[in-house]
Amino acid sequence: MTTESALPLPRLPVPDIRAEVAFQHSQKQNERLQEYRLRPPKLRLANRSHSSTSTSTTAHAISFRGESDGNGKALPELDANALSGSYDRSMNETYFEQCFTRLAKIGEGSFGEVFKVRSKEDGRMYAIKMSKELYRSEHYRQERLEEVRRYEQFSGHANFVQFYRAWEQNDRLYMQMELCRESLDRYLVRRRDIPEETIWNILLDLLLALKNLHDRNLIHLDIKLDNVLIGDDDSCKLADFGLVIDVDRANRHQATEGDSRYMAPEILQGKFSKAADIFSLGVAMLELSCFLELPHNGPLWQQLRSGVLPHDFMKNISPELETLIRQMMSPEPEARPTVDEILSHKKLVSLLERRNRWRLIIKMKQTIRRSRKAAWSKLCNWKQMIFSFVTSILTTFIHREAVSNRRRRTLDSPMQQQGIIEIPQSNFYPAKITCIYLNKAHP
Ligand SMILES: Nc1ncnc2c1ncn2[C@@H]1O[C@H](COP(=O)(O)OP(=O)(O)OP(=O)(O)O)[C@@H](O)[C@H]1O
Ligand SMILES: [Mg+2]
Repeated sequence: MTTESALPLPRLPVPDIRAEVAFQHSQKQNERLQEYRLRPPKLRLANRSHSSTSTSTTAHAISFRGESDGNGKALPELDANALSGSYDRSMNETYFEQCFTRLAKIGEGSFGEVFKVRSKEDGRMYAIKMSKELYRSEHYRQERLEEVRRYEQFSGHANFVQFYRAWEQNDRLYMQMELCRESLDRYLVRRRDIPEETIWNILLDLLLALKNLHDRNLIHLDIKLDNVLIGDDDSCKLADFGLVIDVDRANRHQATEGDSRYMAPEILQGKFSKAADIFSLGVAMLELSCFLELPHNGPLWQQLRSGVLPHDFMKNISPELETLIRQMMSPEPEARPTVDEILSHKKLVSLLERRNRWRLIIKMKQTIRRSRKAAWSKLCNWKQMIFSFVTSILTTFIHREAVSNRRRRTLDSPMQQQGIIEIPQSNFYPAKITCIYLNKAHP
């Protein structure tokens, strides 16, 4: 739900207290295993200006790099030359279509569709997030561009998704990013029972990412398993900066609430703080540890925000992790630990120390894995090129053979009398090929 400074703060629907009391832990619904679950629609500002905005039909790059003021107001310089050299502006196809091969759709959220693509420029795989809706106002466009600013700001940190470039064309925003293996949500559905050691490691990754945000006075506001991606190096990366906002701006009623399943209770009163991210992270850890189907509203929703976490949920996790999750999910924001306090937990300190000790070896393993992937990708490109080359030579050869065989025969059929020759279908000619035979002997 989006608000503006002049408006009273709209509220989320009050959770439905008539819903069934039965807890749904331990069994996630089977539909979770199906393709993308429908996500709750984001509530949008009712009286937003609808003055249309129209970006060029030619693609142009978007970048905030090098911009000094960090207040998110100014729009970036649009650098028309920052896009790939293979882009031909005179063609009808978009930059996306010209420069990438779309391989599959790998995700969808409320704002964007994400595709797995191969770049025609370097042959490497990427993820491209394309905004679902056309820009309907300059305000909407600026909201989308804000995500580019954040991706650029945090790209390069091991626990954020690597960002390459963004551009807009035909009133849509495109973002080219590192291709991650899968989201944590999908990982949970696939694995179900995640070892506690892995959960601590995931928590550490997300705390390191969150520390980066919170140290800059920014809040994410949409922390959930869907927005955590697993990279090639097995580390967890925080993604989706669509709602990231400065704490002060958030409390001037400009923030947008995230998914209600992970939302801290005080958000309903319009209180946005770093502690809201801690609450959402606590819920995500609870979901991971208990394979719990999180409610969008209802009695369980209320209970999870009242400080009473049913013991049933926690029976398979260690008291250490249970205590930490309870603290992170305290109803009062002031009672929740900060990122730094959680990072000083002895379990996390020892994990971090262990990581630092093994850093060199982990780096080497990553480099080997990356170069192996790059080599394989190059090999695939070569294989594809050789295959296309051989096929085209064979096709030309067989075509010429067929034509010269026909030439040698007497022209006796009525079609041949007219100079038209039919080449029979063969394994090499999947479609019937009819070619005009220019018979010099025949006028
Ligand atoms: N770089 C990536 N690599 C692999 N998958 C990705 C990548 N980026 C996004 N995805 C997939 O696409 C989904 C949607 O992406 P994202 O969360 O950025 O979109 P959104 O429209 O902003 O979502 P939301 O509804 O959370 O606001 C993610 O949950 C994830 O599964
Ligand atoms: Mg998302």
